[in-house]
Amino acid sequence: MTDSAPLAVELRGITKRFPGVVANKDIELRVARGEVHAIVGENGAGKSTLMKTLYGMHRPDEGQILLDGREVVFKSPADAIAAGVGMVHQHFMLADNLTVLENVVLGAEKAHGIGAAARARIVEISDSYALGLEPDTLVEDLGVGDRQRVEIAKVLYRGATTLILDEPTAVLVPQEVDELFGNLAELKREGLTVIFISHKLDEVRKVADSITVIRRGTTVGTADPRTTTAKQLAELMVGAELPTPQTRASTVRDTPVLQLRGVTVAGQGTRPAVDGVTLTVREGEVLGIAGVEGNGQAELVDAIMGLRPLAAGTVVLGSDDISAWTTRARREGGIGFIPEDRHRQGMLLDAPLWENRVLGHQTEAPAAKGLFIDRKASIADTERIMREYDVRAPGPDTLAVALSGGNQQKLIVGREMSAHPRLLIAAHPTRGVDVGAQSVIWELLKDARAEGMGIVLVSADLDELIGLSDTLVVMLRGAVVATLDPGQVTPEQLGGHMTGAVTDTPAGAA
Ligand SMILES: Nc1ncnc2c1ncn2[C@@H]1O[C@H](COP(=O)(O)OP(=O)(O)OP(=O)(O)O)[C@@H](O)[C@H]1O
Repeated sequence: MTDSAPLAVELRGITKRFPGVVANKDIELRVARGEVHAIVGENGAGKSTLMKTLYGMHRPDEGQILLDGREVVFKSPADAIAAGVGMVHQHFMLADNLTVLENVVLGAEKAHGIGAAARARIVEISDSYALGLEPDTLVEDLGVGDRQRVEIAKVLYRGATTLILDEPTAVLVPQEVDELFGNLAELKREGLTVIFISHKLDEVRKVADSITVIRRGTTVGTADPRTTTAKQLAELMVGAELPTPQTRASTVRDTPVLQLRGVTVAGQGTRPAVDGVTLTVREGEVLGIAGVEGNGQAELVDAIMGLRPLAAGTVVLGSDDISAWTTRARREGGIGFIPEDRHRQGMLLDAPLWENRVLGHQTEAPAAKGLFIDRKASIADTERIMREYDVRAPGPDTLAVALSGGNQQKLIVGREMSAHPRLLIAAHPTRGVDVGAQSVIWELLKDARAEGMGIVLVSADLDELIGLSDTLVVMLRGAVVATLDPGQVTPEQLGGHMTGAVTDTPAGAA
């Protein structure tokens, strides 16, 4: 980075306050044109807030934003887009029933209309950045990696020269991560600037040209990915060592906690979403379920929790056939649930943390007091969870909406583990949490397993799946297509099974 060339993006002294929280304080960020710049920091450090400020979703209370050396003031994302700043959100915002072309053009018809010129521009974008997009493909027929490329194309179509990506690899399998990094290299080669948020420090080191570390709302420094180890980065972020999920001593007992027999769940079309799944989880066993998003894992979890009807098959908890039980009866029967979509299933965003603490657990300690909720005990226990799980928030009365994503997740994990279920359904338990909190959650899952809890772990983090599971199954198009020994399989092999590239079960499979 030379002093003479103006920086693509420079943030000077950015401060952003929310009621009771200073989310960003005096942030300094310097991003050179044509570089890939990573932003790392623990949960609640202020990364999303900073990116939302740069994208015009928040107005900073103090500080300046400079693009190419000139100060800008954004009143809305439209202003940011007009100035060449685009954002690819972690949750895609595409319409499934429309084509790639329609999705890209939607809302930007002014640029090149909706006809031949628009098509030509999309083809040109796809070719020059090697995105491999077909304008007429329906988005519903695309995999996760391609959908992400459509989102990137959307932003480029709107003229972005600086792209912000929010945890872009969280939903990708290793092969797709490599493809995305290839795309980023193309963007860079063409002189575009990429800023991305990530919790995966190995990836950050692999793909970033420079790194800014944020801690508790402020910049603590920049790091050179070529000379900084993942461990040093983690220490800059949280002052802790990088954890590993490795667990090998088996604690699996003979008693089954959960048995699925031929579980089938209807899908949207003719093909079932879950297709005759038969599985057993024993006490002290972690059963890992791998799969590319959208291959029936979510529906299988819903079926176990009674959130979706069975088209065929049975669900047995211990020795009870619970196929017809309500979700509440299943929870009271000893199933803990860490849902994938915490905003839809696990949390009331407009309620205080202590109410979220007792959500779904109203009939047990510490909440239950006759017919009423014991508010005092609930608040005290919320404080305990906040301490033990390092939930960073002003207090138990804080509304859940004011917490960063990772801190919301820690509260849910704390709540579910506190009920000591005999079976835990954990869907992406560490998604969005930083390395420090991740190691805490891994340790807690391992302890619970050692004490005999059966755990169904659905995760897109292959290291987590391989490291924590006693048995690994792969789901593809609703069916279990492979059963693997986590001690033998590499993330690459697992990724191959997940995409259907590998169909034979390798030697050493369970
Ligand atoms: N709309 C809001 N209202 C109140 N507080 C907020 C709001 N948005 C964020 N915060 C607070 O600002 C701080 C920074 O949150 P932010 O989401 O930027 O963190 P983050 O680094 O992106 O975290 P994560 O890795 O968990 O996503 C947190 O303390 C959070 O609770």
